[in-house]
Amino acid sequence: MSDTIKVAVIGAAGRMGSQVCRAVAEAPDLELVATFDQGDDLADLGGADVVVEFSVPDASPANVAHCVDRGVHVVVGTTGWDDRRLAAVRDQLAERPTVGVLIAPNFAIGAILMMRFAQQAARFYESAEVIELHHPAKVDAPSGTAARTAGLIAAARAEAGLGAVPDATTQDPEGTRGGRLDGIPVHSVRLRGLVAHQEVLLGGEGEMLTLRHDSFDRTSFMPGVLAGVRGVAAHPGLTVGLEHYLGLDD
Ligand SMILES: NC(=O)C1=CN([C@@H]2O[C@H](COP(=O)(O)OP(=O)(O)OC[C@H]3O[C@@H](n4cnc5c(N)ncnc54)[C@H](O)[C@@H]3O)[C@@H](O)[C@H]2O)C=CC1
Ligand SMILES: O=C(O)C1=N[C@H](C(=O)O)C[C@H](O)C1
Repeated sequence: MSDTIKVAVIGAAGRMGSQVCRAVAEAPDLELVATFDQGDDLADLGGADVVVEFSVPDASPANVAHCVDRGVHVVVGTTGWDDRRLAAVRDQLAERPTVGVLIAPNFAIGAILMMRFAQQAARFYESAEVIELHHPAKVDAPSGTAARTAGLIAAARAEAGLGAVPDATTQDPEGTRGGRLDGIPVHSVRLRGLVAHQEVLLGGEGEMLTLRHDSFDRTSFMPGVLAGVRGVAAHPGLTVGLEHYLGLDD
């Protein structure tokens, strides 16, 4: 790879993709060489060294597979990556050991820290619930960030020997108690005026700790995306979560 990193963007016409195109074009060490959206032939990816992928959950795995197949590193922000989909990427990367794929549920530094703080605090509290709040054009619920947060909290609780969260509810015909991810109640709000927000509520005897993060603008994700683009070649294999590029490993 030369000093300038050649970048292509998939999902370039979307809210995130268009913002990424601007951020890449403005970065002196990056060159935007190609943009793709639904229906475009990805072909040789415009000769990119790194592809940034922000599309839709149903399309993202095939787009990523196309990049890996051609030996191109990928930075993925699209949600919907369950264990089965992640395993398929790992299998494909076993045949391409020099290629890096970063899949990050959230690129905003504050959201990454919120998830880490929730993971650290979870073992001290009997109760835990996650409330994610987003713009009404979001197609998936719960958010990828909420799913990851719930998974981290659940793992920390299990390690600490905590049982199920206390909840006496026996009647909830309308599902107003929200969904449960790994046993953690998760509530999704869709509201005009919002961008991306999350609260983690941790409750104990006589106290509550609230962790809250707000993305007021999609520019909040750009430093993280660019850090991913600059770092992905040095992290071969599959990495889930930008924290592993930021010295925030366990
Ligand atoms: N990791 C993070 O920090 C963030 C992740 N996201 C996630 O990124 C994804 C995109 O979000 P938005 O930009 O708000 O959505 P959007 O709906 O504005 O953009 C998605 C774009 O993907 C395109 N697309 C659909 N199918 C495609 C295909 N097969 N190939 C290429 N492009 C295709 C659409 O035409 C559209 O332009 C969502 O999964 C969202 O949850 C959003 C914000 C931050
Ligand atoms: O769709 C969005 O907007 C966002 N999606 C990601 C998610 O589902 O967690 C990240 C952020 O919350 C914005």
